[in-house]
Amino acid sequence: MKAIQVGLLGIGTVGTGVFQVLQRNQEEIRRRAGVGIEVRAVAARNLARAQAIVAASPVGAGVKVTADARELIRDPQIDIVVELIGGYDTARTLVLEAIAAGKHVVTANKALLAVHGAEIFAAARAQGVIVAFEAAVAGGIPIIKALREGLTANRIQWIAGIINGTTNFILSEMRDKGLDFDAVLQEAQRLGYAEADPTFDIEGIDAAHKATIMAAIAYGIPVQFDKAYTEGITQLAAQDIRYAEQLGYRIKLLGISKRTDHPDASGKPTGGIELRVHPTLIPAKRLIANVEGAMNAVVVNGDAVGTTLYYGKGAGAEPTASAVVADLVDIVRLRAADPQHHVPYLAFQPDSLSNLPVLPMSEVVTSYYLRLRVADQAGVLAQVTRILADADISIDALLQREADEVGGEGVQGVPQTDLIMLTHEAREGTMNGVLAKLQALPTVLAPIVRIRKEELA
Ligand SMILES: NC(=O)C1=CN([C@@H]2O[C@H](COP(=O)(O)OP(=O)(O)OC[C@H]3O[C@@H](n4cnc5c(N)ncnc54)[C@H](O)[C@@H]3O)[C@@H](O)[C@H]2O)C=CC1
Ligand SMILES: N[C@@H](CC=O)C(=O)O
Ligand code: NA
Repeated sequence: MKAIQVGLLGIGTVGTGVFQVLQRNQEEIRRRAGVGIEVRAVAARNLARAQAIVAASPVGAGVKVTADARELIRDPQIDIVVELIGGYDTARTLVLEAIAAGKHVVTANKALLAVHGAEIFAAARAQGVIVAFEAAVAGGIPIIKALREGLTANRIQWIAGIINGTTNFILSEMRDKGLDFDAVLQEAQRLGYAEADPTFDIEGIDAAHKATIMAAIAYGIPVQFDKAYTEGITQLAAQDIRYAEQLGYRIKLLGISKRTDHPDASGKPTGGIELRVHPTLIPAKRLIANVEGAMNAVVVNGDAVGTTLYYGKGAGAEPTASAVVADLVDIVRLRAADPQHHVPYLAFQPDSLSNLPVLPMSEVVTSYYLRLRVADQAGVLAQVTRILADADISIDALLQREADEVGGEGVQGVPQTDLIMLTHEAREGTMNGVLAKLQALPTVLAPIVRIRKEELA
């Protein structure tokens, strides 16, 4: 049977990995897919670099390298277009054009799907082609397959994941080697983990793209990145990582989504989905707390299966290529099937999506780590605990670190101490009000640090 012909849009980190894996494992892949899968053409911005990669391959001789992505989309011999250029706009245009040309599409581009997913999936359905995106979430970990197929019997309750390798790498290196933030970020860029714009990684945007896609699949809601709460790791202080450890917790950047039914401020049940990315304290004894370096891990809780954990490499050339090539094989196996029998993009049939709202952050219910730099004088602790008690927020654990441990006398020449607290659960809106009151106390000498905490039990 004639080999399936693939066109690669972009041959950077992931594109190069795809090219290498397809070439190295071609015989295994042919035996699994029932037919060979060959790269016919590559579209690149840097032609010389692309030609060098292609020329270095034993099967590179027949591969066309072009600067014109549309040449590849128009090529009637190409069955599947693989989009690996990244970004929102050009990628959207090219993917929609490829779909309109009747090509199946594989993409690793979570930004594209988190923002334009609804449009792209609708276009693909109308054309009867497949858009596959396993690489877009947690790279090589088959989490899309697990959520969409393996867990399909379950009502998913919550998902929590370390889904950005760059930030997990930064947090691990900073903690273990005491390295500086910028130096570790540069190393993550050198290793090919970081996005073209690394602020997407460190500000939590990349993790929010992935959490948005997983939430859509898990709860059968449309992809709605604009509703995700996003907070990165740039404000995280080494001191808080240390205090968290002393309390038995690790701090990880988590992408969290959760079905919830807590009452709002007026006592009415909220009935919605929490969707948020932020640094999070998690108990050090949890497996996910021990996921280090650029590794990813996703915990999924379903009502029937209980808690499940998926672990592996979420970034890098070949781990990501592993997912892209798996999607190619899936498409080859499914392409002859009636499109009605394809696995729905978001696991639920398109006419069965739910309108369960993504809740505003003020309605999220979680517990908290708070650090207050206060004047070291009698009565301060009582003032602080009274404000918390008035809002019905109870304290779960309390640490005090004396002035010599936090740098002696502060800028205002007042002896200072750090009060570190873990609270029980509270509404974020309530906590915001409490923090405003605490911050206004003359005895609170610096901006209060608030980090959310999850038990993940
Ligand atoms: N690097 C990683 O570990 C992972 C990346 N991804 C996603 O995979 C995609 C690709 O990422 P990387 O390979 O890391 O990026 P990259 O920046 O290494 O490669 C992108 C390549 O596309 C080329 N390009 C840009 N515009 C083009 C155009 N109009 N026509 C042809 N080529 C064009 C660039 O010159 C570059 O060589 C992104 O969507 C990224 O978010 C997903 C999972 C992991
Ligand atoms: N920049 C991303 C790459 C994979 O999606 C990361 O660091 O995880
Ligand atoms: Na994946």
